[in-house]
Amino acid sequence: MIEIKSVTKEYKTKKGTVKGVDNVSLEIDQGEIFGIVGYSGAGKSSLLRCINLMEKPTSGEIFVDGVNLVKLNASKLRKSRQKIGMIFQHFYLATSKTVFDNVYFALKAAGKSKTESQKKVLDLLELVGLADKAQHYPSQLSGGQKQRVGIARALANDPKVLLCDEATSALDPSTTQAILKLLKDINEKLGLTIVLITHEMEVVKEICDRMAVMEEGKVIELGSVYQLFAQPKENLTKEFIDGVMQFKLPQALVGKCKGTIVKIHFRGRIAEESVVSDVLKGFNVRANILHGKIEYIKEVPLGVFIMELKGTSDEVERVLTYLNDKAVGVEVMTSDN
Ligand SMILES: Nc1ncnc2c1ncn2[C@@H]1O[C@H](COP(=O)(O)OP(=O)(O)OP(=O)(O)O)[C@@H](O)[C@H]1O
Repeated sequence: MIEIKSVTKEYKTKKGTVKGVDNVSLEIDQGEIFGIVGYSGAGKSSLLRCINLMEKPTSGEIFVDGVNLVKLNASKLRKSRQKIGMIFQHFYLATSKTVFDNVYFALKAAGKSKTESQKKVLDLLELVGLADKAQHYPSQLSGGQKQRVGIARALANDPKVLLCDEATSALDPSTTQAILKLLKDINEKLGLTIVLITHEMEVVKEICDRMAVMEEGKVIELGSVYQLFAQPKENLTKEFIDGVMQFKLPQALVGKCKGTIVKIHFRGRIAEESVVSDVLKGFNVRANILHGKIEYIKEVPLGVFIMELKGTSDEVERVLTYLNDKAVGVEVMTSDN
């Protein structure tokens, strides 16, 4: 649905040229929810805005639904942009217009007839759960309700793609959950492709199918959310994952341990098996569990246990072989053996 081909976006500043996006290539499938994460300044917004040409790439190509947007003239681009809705962290609603008119305006701007548009607005407000707020003004709404108006407005012209620019960052955790659920419902009901940028890994963990991690304008890691949570390769990805999964041990505790500390990742159904108790029962080692957690990513379990193993080096080695045979990720954190 979206193909980003060797896109670079440079900004000319007084201090010189800044590369917001540095030679990024990505493909995002139809119906996918795709997350882009990274710290502030990584280039997430620049890349997202290149997708609908709010930012024109300095070089590279952007295909949306088979059309190369970079090559279009202004009027064709305006038409193609109707396929791409966008929502923002700060909603950008017209404060002097009612909820109804905020959504109606998007249809009017696209040249739709009055009767058709009025019915469409009511349908959209129903879809986002705001049918009873049509005549309210934005100032009378909560943050979550304002974002629902933003979503209704973004869907006005039946887009195929929805771009979400930190759409839940200004919301409290329970409102965030409600908005994410709405986005997921819309994705399923309408088959909409959703691209979201966020610095909150919770958001990615909750609804994304795949994710990309950005640093200094480049995509440094890309994969399914489960894959990246289970086996992150890059340090930055690990940092983001550890932040949300809290798999870290306090350094003081690590210093006190005399045995071999191993971090074991259980993937899929293996998390439900009795691997840990097998280690405790079947080997001549003492295993001290320091940390353990099972998270569910799209209902698939992902478990992490951190254990200190005490025993002869041969026996510890046998345990590590056993764990590796069980197809779990095993990482030796320290070893005194
Ligand atoms: N209009 C602009 N003019 C000059 N530099 C810009 C402009 N927009 C972005 N940049 C620079 O491009 C780089 C990437 O910025 P961008 O906003 O895309 O990152 P981000 O990951 O979205 O960060 P944030 O979450 O803080 O918005 C940064 O160095 C930023 O300063």
